[in-house]
Amino acid sequence: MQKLTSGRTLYYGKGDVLTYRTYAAPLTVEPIAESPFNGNENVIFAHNIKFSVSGETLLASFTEGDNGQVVATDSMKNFILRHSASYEGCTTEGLLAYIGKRFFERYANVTAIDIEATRLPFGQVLVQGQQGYENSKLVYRPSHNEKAHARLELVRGDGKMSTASLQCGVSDLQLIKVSGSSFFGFIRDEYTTLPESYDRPLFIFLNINWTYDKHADAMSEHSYVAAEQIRDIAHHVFHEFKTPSIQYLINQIGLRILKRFPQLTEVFFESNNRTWETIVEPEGIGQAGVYTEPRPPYGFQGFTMTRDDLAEAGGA
Ligand SMILES: O=c1[nH]c(=O)c2[nH]c(=O)[nH]c2[nH]1
Repeated sequence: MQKLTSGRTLYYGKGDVLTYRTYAAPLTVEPIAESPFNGNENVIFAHNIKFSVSGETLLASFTEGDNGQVVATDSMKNFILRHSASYEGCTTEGLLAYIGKRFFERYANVTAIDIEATRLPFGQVLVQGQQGYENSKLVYRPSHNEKAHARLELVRGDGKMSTASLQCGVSDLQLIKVSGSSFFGFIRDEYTTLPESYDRPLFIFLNINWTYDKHADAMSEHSYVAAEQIRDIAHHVFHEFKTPSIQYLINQIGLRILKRFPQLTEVFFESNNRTWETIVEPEGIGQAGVYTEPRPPYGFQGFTMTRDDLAEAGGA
């Protein structure tokens, strides 16, 4: 968040603003090899939004109890809900930019806005139609799988509005690969109890974040990167590669994302190792095994990748 001239930081806002917008404009994207996703009808365009503002004129509300320049957070909630209705676009990023810009226009004393949203996913149910089962266009159910999110920071300086940062991501991908993952060759010393594994049931939790070279690319359907496509790349690469570690797996996913989407400059991963604990070892690949939930604690990885990493790997 923007610093005041005194070097201080202040902000206030509203969280958990739940907006269930119906019939937003449909999104269409260019399909990629790893994903059948080509768009979203956006019949339910629902978000959990967090919104905060900053500005010099708001300091008096903290230091003097003077609310003369304060937009009540209750009004912010109403503003977000009303403008979710008037938004004519089709993406989370576009919605955030729209609400932010409209707020700047309405409240001249606000000089910085931080707005983020998690998309609340709903999936269509299957119903019998003329040619067999088809997706209902009326009945949906909430999905408890991964969720897309975006965060946008807008600033106003010299009367002009600009984007200070835009981060996009998908979180809580949970994937289990039953065979084709190993973990061996690590340091063995007096602290090592973990046996080497040549075929483990690798269960990962994964968050993937990405940034665009040009913020404008996130606002255009031609260059927009859908979270569903990033998710599908992760699915595909996990399926495709025999992985010696989660570290190597996320590197491969990152290279593929950067290769597919030249408009992105950086990809950032956070992963968790939730590999099932083996109770009955299978006799061979494709044979029966029995596993149970791993005991805490869990392992995790963090990794940032840029276009230079792709070039180094010979991918661009
Ligand atoms: O993919 C893994 N990476 C590690 O660094 C690690 N450490 C560990 O105990 N299991 C695993 N698995």
